[in-house]
Amino acid sequence: MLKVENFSFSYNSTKGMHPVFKELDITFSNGLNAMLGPNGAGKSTLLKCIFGLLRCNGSAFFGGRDITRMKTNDKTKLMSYLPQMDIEMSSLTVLEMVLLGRLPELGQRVSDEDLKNVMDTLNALNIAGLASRSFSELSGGQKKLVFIAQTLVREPEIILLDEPVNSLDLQKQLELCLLLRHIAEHKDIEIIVVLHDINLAARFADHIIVLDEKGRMYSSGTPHEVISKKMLREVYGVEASLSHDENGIPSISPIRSIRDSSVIA
Ligand SMILES: Nc1ncnc2c1ncn2[C@@H]1O[C@H](COP(=O)(O)OP(=O)(O)OP(=O)(O)O)[C@@H](O)[C@H]1O
Repeated sequence: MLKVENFSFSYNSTKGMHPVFKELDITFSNGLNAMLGPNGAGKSTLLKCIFGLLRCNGSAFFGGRDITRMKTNDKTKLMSYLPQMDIEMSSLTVLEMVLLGRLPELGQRVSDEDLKNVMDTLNALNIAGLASRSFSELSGGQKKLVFIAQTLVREPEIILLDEPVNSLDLQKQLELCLLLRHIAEHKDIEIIVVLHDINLAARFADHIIVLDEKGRMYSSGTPHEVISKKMLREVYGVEASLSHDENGIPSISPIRSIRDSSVIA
């Protein structure tokens, strides 16, 4: 179980220090964690700090080890990370791009096992047919799926995904969430996924963490505990209707923005 303790981070920009979060404590759960929050709340920054792309103050413990003090090599073996922004161009094929995701394990030669893992992952995401295509010629959604495959092609202990469903069509969003559920349930891998779709988070996550616009933890718990009209109003500034299906899974439907300066009522 990943535990973030006392995390503080500020960007040092031309306009001075820009604090994103201060003394943040979060206990993620085993399984599938969804992180929600408005634009600019600090979700991507938090994932980058956990992965070690940004240096922040504080500690992050996993299995008794402080991952903020780990060597980069050990960190990349422990975790894989899908950033929000991806590169657009590459002269590699889809198969080669996904193989890159196994870099921490790759020996001098690509083994049959490496290739099998790549093909299994492409199959799981229903994109095996793209394996020999040039990456640069793919559509935006197809490229996204290739990066997701690159992140999932190994079996690390933690997977961090920043808005993976962006630019995927409805069917692929659903399939990806089902795949993440399957991985979380059967492979003992902790997944932290940043989402903007509250209904997807409600349906698929074991645990939801909500950051508010100031990078503070507003709430955390099961979807049933976290998703409320009050949270939607206070964190997102949105009036919404809320219902629950026969399994108690919440589902929301936004009605209007309650921002003072909102142009459209
Ligand atoms: N490189 C940077 N330099 C300075 N400030 C930054 C930088 N990157 C992000 N920020 C600021 O840090 C804050 C948090 O950004 P972050 O990208 O972590 O938010 P987010 O919750 O992931 O947002 P979104 O949902 O829009 O992706 C924002 O106010 C943003 O403007």
